[in-house]
Amino acid sequence: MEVKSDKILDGKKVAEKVEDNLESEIKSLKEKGIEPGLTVVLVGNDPASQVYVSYKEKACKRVGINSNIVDLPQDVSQEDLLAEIEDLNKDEQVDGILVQLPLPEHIDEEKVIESIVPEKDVDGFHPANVGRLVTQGDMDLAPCTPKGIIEVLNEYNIDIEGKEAVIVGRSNIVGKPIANMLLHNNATVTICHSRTKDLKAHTSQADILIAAVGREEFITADMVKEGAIVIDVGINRTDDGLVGDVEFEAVKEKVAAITPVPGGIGPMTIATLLENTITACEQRRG
Ligand SMILES: Nc1nc(=O)c2c([nH]1)NC[C@@H]1CN(c3ccc(C(=O)N[C@@H](CCC(=O)O)C(=O)O)cc3)C=[N+]21
Repeated sequence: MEVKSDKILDGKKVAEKVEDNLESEIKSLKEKGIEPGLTVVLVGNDPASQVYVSYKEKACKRVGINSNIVDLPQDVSQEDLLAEIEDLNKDEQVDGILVQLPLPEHIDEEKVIESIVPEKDVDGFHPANVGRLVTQGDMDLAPCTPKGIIEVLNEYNIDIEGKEAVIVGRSNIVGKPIANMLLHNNATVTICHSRTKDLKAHTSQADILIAAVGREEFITADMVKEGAIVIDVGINRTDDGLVGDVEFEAVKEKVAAITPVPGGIGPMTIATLLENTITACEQRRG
């Protein structure tokens, strides 16, 4: 049986709506003579990173954000990278600074993240922004991928309050921040990870299941509760193309709704980056 189209949570469509909604805000900034700007710092030439950065650049063009890419060689010193960020911190025209991750081994990622002034931290990775998310539920400069998940749930009127939310993965980029966002929205939250005993015992209880492990088709149908909401954050490149962390075809038969890969949370990550850039611009000089 063909899946009902509304079972598929169309992140691409929601992302387009987010972009449309930014239009008026960007217009009123421009009327005040303010040109919002995002600078992406790209170290080395990892092909996947280059692809993501090109998506970010195109999205900025679509909505009228000035985008700049600072390309640094793979062997750039930490000192030179920090000096570059310091220049961007001081640059009046730069509203958002995003350092594309992962960084080369010889660079201390935490130190780089902490060197960005929190006001321009459009990734929401700086401890000051992480802290505001955890203590206050502040979503202004919150990490893009989890913020995109919440926006998709809201767009489809999916209730979070009182639900059993289970997250598989505990990264700083997705697992930990989405746990805090769901908690702030009154879900009961469980975070599972590589040392979790009996993963299936947890995932099969989930009303909302977030898969953010980075392993292709790791979540199988037997691990998922009938009627659950499944959010697939995985972006795994295989010989068969892009696949998520969820065994999509089998799982979609069982659940109430699911995000596809591609076309799910990926595009939302870009859309919320644009939102964060406009928020940073408005808060600093709007
Ligand atoms: N500082 C930093 N911030 C990030 O936000 C960040 C990062 N580093 N490093 C890498 C990850 C990954 N990421 C994605 C962005 C867009 C898609 C995306 O648009 N995906 C589309 C298309 C995928 C494709 O065709 O390649 C989709 O899922 O439909 C995916 C993944 C941002 N990241």
